[in-house]
Amino acid sequence: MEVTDPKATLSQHLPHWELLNAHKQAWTSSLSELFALDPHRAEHYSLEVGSLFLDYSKSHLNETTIKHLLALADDCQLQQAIDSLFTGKHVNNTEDRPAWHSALRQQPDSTLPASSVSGDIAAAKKQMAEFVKNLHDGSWKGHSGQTITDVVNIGIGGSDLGPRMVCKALSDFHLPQVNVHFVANIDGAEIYHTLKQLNPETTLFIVASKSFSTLETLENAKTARHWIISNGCSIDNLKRHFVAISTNTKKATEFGIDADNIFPMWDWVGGRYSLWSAIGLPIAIAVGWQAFEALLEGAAEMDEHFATAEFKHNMPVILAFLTFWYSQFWEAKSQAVLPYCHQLQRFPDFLQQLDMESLGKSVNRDGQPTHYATGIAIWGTEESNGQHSFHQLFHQGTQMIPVDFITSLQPNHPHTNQHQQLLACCLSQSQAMLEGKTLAQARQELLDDGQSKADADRLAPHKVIPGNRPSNTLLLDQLTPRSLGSLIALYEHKVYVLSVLLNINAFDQWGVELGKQLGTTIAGALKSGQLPEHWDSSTRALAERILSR
Ligand SMILES: O=P(O)(O)OC[C@H]1O[C@](O)(CO)[C@@H](O)[C@@H]1O
Repeated sequence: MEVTDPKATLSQHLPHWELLNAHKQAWTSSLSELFALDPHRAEHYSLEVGSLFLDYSKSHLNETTIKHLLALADDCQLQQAIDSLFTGKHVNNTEDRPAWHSALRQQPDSTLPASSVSGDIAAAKKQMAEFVKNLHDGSWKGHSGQTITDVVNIGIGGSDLGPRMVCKALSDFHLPQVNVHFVANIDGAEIYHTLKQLNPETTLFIVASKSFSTLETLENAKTARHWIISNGCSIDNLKRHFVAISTNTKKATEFGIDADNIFPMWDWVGGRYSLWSAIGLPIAIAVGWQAFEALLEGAAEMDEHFATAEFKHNMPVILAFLTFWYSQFWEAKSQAVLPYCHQLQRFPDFLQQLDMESLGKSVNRDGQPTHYATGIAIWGTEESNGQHSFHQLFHQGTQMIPVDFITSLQPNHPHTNQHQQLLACCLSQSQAMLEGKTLAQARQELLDDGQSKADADRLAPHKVIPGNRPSNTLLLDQLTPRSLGSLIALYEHKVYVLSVLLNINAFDQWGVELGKQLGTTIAGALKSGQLPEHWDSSTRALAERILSR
């Protein structure tokens, strides 16, 4: 009797998967061989969109690979899925709503269909722009009549990572009027050290929470409120120091935020896709309204490209193809994203939520357990720091870790010599990953260094670098609000394409709920001192130790 496997396989979803699988099984060429075969390989496998240039030639692919990947895109009706995203269809099927972050940045001259939410967006932007103006011209005063000098964004996850990353990335564009700070962690140390440097009479808090029910944000907001009140502000005047961004106006007003001080959010914007909405308020405060608009324009440029370019020349699609190819067929379990750009130091953190919260799923869109790998780990740090830390694993470790190198051609600082060195570092790493070093080369190097033959033979194997490790290089003309907008949208869309190929919902995150539920129970137990009998012995023993301190 035939037994039906209740688990979803990728070949059910993607009939051409078997062809790609066979292609991989037959694959023999190293990256160096691919370059030797085609002197124009770099030209053939690179793309340009606005101020972003992608070189993906240092990857194990040829025209057949692309052909099979394009067939998979047809198998899963990728173009229809992209159209659904841009037209506000309920692509978030488990929560039955659109994921319409693209509408937030749609430009008047857009060729994409106008969204039905454009009126709400325009009203919210007007409210934001006015608030930013009042802060910048000093007309928004604290309770003692002083102008606001510091704004603290209290939020976590999508209500923190995006704005925090962008504010850091655009620090060369900051306006002098108001300093922006971020507090996310439930650990009181973060708010303690932030408030220590601030004056309660000149500080304003943004409580950023789509749900207005996130533990960390509410606890930090309570601490902030206590700090303001205990420094002489009356309850009536709290409105001079608190605004909120939320879909949950009821909870925000119950917390004590003045109704006029609540900026809207909508359920059709996912937290990790929300920096384009009022969640981006700290960005607009830091860099000004014009620069915030430029960020949106850059993202809109990538939206247009993603929605209209044929897949073979579509940057988000190509990036997704490569991650799919390496994670499904080359057993890559993680991907490193390495900004050779100090200002982009928070980009990997931002990307972790964007990618891993979206793709960390084990059931397909229909709720069937997936029989295949879905999201992989995303990690990285600002470079060149990582070169003196974890790059050893890229070069001589046993795992294949595809890398995205990101850098900008023009620096935003005057130290051009150092910038040249930074670019050299970036190129040298991808070249080392590609070429490696053979045993014969290693041995010769040792002999040239004056080692004896015996020592050269003994040491050479330790110096061998296998090479043949893939990487992409993304060049920005310069890190500006506009190019940053394009870069972020590029990765947002890459994640979406991956979710379509993998047949999973990129826009829910039920997995984080369990920890939140258990956290509430454990907090209650620690408060009451009553530990439930049914707890596992580890959690119980740890809780007992906490209680006995
Ligand atoms: O904006 P909120 O509702 O406080 O949520 C913060 C974050 O919490 C999460 O739900 C997961 O912890 C994220 O998806 C979200 O960005």
